[in-house]
Amino acid sequence: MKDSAWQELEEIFGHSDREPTLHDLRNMKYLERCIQESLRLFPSAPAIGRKLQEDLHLVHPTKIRTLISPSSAIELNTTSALANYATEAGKNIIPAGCEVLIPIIAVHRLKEHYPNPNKFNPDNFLPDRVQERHPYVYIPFSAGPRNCVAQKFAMIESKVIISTVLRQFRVEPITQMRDINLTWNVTLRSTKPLIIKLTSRK
Ligand code: HEM
Repeated sequence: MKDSAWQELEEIFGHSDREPTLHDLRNMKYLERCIQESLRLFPSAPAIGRKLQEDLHLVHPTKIRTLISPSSAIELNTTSALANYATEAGKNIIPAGCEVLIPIIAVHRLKEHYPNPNKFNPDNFLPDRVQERHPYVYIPFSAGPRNCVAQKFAMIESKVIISTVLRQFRVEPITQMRDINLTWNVTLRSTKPLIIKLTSRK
């Protein structure tokens, strides 16, 4: 089992500086887990919205209630009724017409699904771990009929770019994860520049 993306790339490419083939990209399994884990902790779209076409019956109302923060409910003014609906005993239905915010970033950090949820751990995406989780507990590309049309392309693109950089440079963080302040509008970003140090491998 690889525990470093560099080690994996060395095995795939040796000393060659050829361009990656599709076969190489498929073999970048550890790098893929790192990208998946990065998108778990820092999903590019940290929340998405939907307008309900029909009543939504909450299967696990208690859990869902904790995810719908009061501030999110107030921001979407049509949903001021939503928190009441979810909290009132016996009413586990969000009515058709409500706009609902799906807080992807909060779902990705639920401790019942990800032990030590704020820690970067690519092993969260080992095949066995993925198998035992509900598929909707990891939704960086959303899910269902309006999910991201380019999720496979995005993964390939990320692997090509990151592997190209890693093969030429050793990358070290200067900004530490604990010092990152997040903000979001549509997409997630850091309030300050994220500094890394690149050292040529040649
Ligand atoms: C890591 C990279 C990416 C992430 C995390 C991502 C994430 C998402 C998410 C969460 C949605 C659903 C938005 C919603 O439901 O409101 C979405 C939709 C979409 N994405 Fe991506 N995306 C990525 C890269 C890309 C790229 C590279 C393209 C195009 C080349 C793309 C094209 C689209 C399109 C066209 C939709 C709308 C699909 C629809 O509404 O039917 N995405 N993406």
